[in-house]
Amino acid sequence: MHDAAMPVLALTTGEPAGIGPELVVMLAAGGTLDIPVDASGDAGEDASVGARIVAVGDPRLLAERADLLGLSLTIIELAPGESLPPPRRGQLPVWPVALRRPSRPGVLEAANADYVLETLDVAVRACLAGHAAGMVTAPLHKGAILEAGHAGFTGHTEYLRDACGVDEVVMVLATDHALHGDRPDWQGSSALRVALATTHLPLREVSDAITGPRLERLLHILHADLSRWFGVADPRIAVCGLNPHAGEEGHLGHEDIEVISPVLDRLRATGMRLDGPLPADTLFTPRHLAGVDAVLAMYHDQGLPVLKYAGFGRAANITLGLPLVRTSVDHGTALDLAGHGSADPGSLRVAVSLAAEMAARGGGN
Ligand SMILES: NC(=O)c1ccc[n+]([C@@H]2O[C@H](COP(=O)([O-])OP(=O)(O)OC[C@H]3O[C@@H](n4cnc5c(N)ncnc54)[C@H](O)[C@@H]3O)[C@@H](O)[C@H]2O)c1
Ligand SMILES: N[C@H](C(=O)O)[C@H](O)COP(=O)(O)O
Repeated sequence: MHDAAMPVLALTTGEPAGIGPELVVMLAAGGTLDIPVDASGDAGEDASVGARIVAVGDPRLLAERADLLGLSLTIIELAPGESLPPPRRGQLPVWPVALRRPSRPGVLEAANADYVLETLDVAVRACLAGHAAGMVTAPLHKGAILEAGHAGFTGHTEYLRDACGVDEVVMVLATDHALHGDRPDWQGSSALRVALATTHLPLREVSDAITGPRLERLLHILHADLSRWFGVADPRIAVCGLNPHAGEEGHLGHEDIEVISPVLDRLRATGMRLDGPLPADTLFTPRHLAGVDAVLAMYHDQGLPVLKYAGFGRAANITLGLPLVRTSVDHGTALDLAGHGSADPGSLRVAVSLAAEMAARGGGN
């Protein structure tokens, strides 16, 4: 693809004390990524992730982390809207946001919560103004943002929902579609996609949060956006029950019969292809996943352990329902690894590639 035709992606660098900044500089420097480079050092078509990347963060922080890892990196500071140089290995365009306090790897600093949120605001504004075709987010630390006084903060997903002024979004994690190519029993060669009916909620609040109207809205978003961003025509979605064995005919909980089933019946009558509610323990087996384009799990740790077992480090997180493309990594800030250069950049690469594909499909700039 010609450079100018590649979508611009704003890459927020996440919690400064975590592994986000170093993964971004690794990606830019090509340090540990298995990407072929041509003799000139230019990122050729095969070598690139199919996008022009602009980091959003503190240029000095990124330079420091590159130095720490012994990576050679030239940082080019630009303002959103300014034209980008052609992508070149070892160069990183940056839309600058200033750290509030110096940051050390592995050490959280509450004052930098506002820095992290500002990087998201800059990326959202750039996407909505057409300066970027999408945003990719390195991990932030939810606890650090809450500790800093941003009560109610639960993650990028909900923050971006509010920043974009939409009522409902759907968190989906998807494995890289190349991952299962050698496992024909998985789902052909397609990705495993797991959407969540509830996200960052204490377990005791989950049942009350799963209401018929909400499930219906989530399924409409999932259905429409699988087609819009992933090119899946007439998607088939498998829906997990909430309770063990999908409630065992009401003996192990009533939500499956009283809340989930009626929604699925109603939507099936409109033509949607929906399986379930199915017992979640056996849904994630090859027979039930065959031909399924996405699974809707009822809560975070019903769906994500399966996804992360199948593809941790080779998967990405996507927010559906936004007026922009947003992907993220499948892992957190890994404070234990920060500054060591040993963190796996695989998921960031998948997140960037997926955002580029989505932007190309969804007609972003
Ligand atoms: N996209 C995001 O912003 C995102 C995603 C998940 C978690 N988080 C946040 O991150 C913080 C820490 O969460 P956690 O400890 O539950 O999960 P974590 O993913 O940070 O760490 C869990 C384990 O995985 C390892 N790990 C994580 N990323 C790795 C990588 N790239 N390469 C190698 N090993 C890796 C860590 O060393 C640790 O052992 C929390 O605040 C959480 O909310 C953010
Ligand atoms: N639930 C996600 C995961 O486990 O990977 C993660 O916490 C990220 O959430 P946000 O994208 O909403 O920050």
